[in-house]
Amino acid sequence: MFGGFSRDMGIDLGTANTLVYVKGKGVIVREPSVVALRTDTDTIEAVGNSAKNMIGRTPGNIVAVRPMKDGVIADFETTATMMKYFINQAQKTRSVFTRKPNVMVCVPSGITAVEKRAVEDATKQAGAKEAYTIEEPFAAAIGADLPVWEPTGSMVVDIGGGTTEVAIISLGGIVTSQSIRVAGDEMDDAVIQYIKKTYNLMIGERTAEALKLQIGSAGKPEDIDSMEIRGRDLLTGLPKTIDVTAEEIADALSDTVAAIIEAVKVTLEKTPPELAADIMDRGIVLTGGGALLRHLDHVISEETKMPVIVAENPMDCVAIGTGRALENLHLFKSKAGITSRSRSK
Ligand SMILES: Nc1ncnc2c1ncn2[C@@H]1O[C@H](COP(=O)(O)OP(=O)(O)OP(=O)(O)O)[C@@H](O)[C@H]1O
Repeated sequence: MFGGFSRDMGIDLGTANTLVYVKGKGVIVREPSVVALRTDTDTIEAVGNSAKNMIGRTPGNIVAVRPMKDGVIADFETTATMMKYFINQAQKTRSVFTRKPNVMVCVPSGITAVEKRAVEDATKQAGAKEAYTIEEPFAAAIGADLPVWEPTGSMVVDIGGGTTEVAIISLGGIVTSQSIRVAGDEMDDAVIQYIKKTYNLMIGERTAEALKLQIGSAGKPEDIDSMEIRGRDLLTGLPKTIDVTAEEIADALSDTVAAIIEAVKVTLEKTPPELAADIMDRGIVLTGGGALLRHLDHVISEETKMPVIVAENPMDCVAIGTGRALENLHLFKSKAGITSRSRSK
C-alpha cells in the first residue's frame, strides 16, 4: 500500500520545528513552525524560516505566530495552512507525482482525543489522503534505533520545544509514560524572566533562545563563558546592552531542568523491575532539541544513577521514527497508539 511511487510522509509537527521525512530521501523539510500573517488582508505573508526571522520585528499589519503550543494545535486554520506549505515543499523534491500522500504525524502522548482529532483534521485539510497519528515518544524511540519490538525495556526522553515526553517501551508498546508541558520554550521563558528580574531588561524570545543555545547548561557550567545581549531597559525605556554569564543562565534554567529530571524519576518509579534492569544496562536515551542542552545527560545520569545517552541527530529522531512507522504500518496498527482517519470519514 505504501510502496511504488508513493510520496507518503512522516511529519514531526513540532511546537518549535516541523520536519518532513520521506522514505528513501530522509528528512527533506526542516523549518521552524512559524507563520507570518497579514492582519489587514488576512493572508499568509511567509512560512517557516522566513517567518521566524520576522518574530518580534514585524510592522503593525504583520504578525508572526507559532500555531502550535505545548505540542498541540493552538490555531487550527494556520496549522493546516502551514502543513500544506510543508507538504508542498516535500513534494517539490519528488519527480513523480501520482496521488495524494498518506501522512503520519506525531502527537504528544498526553493529549486529549479532541486535540488528536484536530491534528488529524488539519493533516487532511493540508491535503493528506489518509492521516495517521503516532505517539511522539514511540516515534522518537524508533528514530533512535531502539529495539522497540523486542521483549526488552527501552527508555526515551524526548525534550522538544513545548513538551518533554518520557516513555518506557517494550514489545511494540508504551508500558508507562509521562508528558509534561515543560521543555525548550519554558527554558526560554525562564531566561526572559531571569533577565527581567535581575537587570530590569526586557529581551525577546529569540535572544533568550540564543543565550540558552550559546552559553546555557544544566547544572554548573564548566567554563566562565558570557554573552553580550541587547534589550529594552524597563526603567528608562531605552535600548541597553549587558553581559550575561553562563552561571546565570544555568541558574535561570535550573527549575525547568529539575522538572524534566522529576518526570524521568516518576516514570522510573512506575517501571516494572525487569524493564528497569534492562534500562540500567542499555541506558536512558535523550532525543529532541532539548537533549543538546550542555551537561543535561550528565545531570540526569547523576540524579537517576543510570547511564544516559544522547541519540545521534536528536532533533531528527521523531521525524525519522514517524516516517518509519508509516512504512511498517502493518506492525503498528492497534499497538503504539496509532490512529487513522481517511478523507471520507
Ligand atoms: N543546543 C541546544 N541546546 C539547548 N536547546 C536546544 C539546542 N538546540 C535546540 N534546542 C531547543 O530545542 C527545542 C526544539 O526542539 P525540537 O525541534 O525537538 O522540538 P519540537 O519537536 O518542535 O517540539 P515538541 O516536540 O515539543 O512539539 C527548542 O526549544 C530549541 O531552543
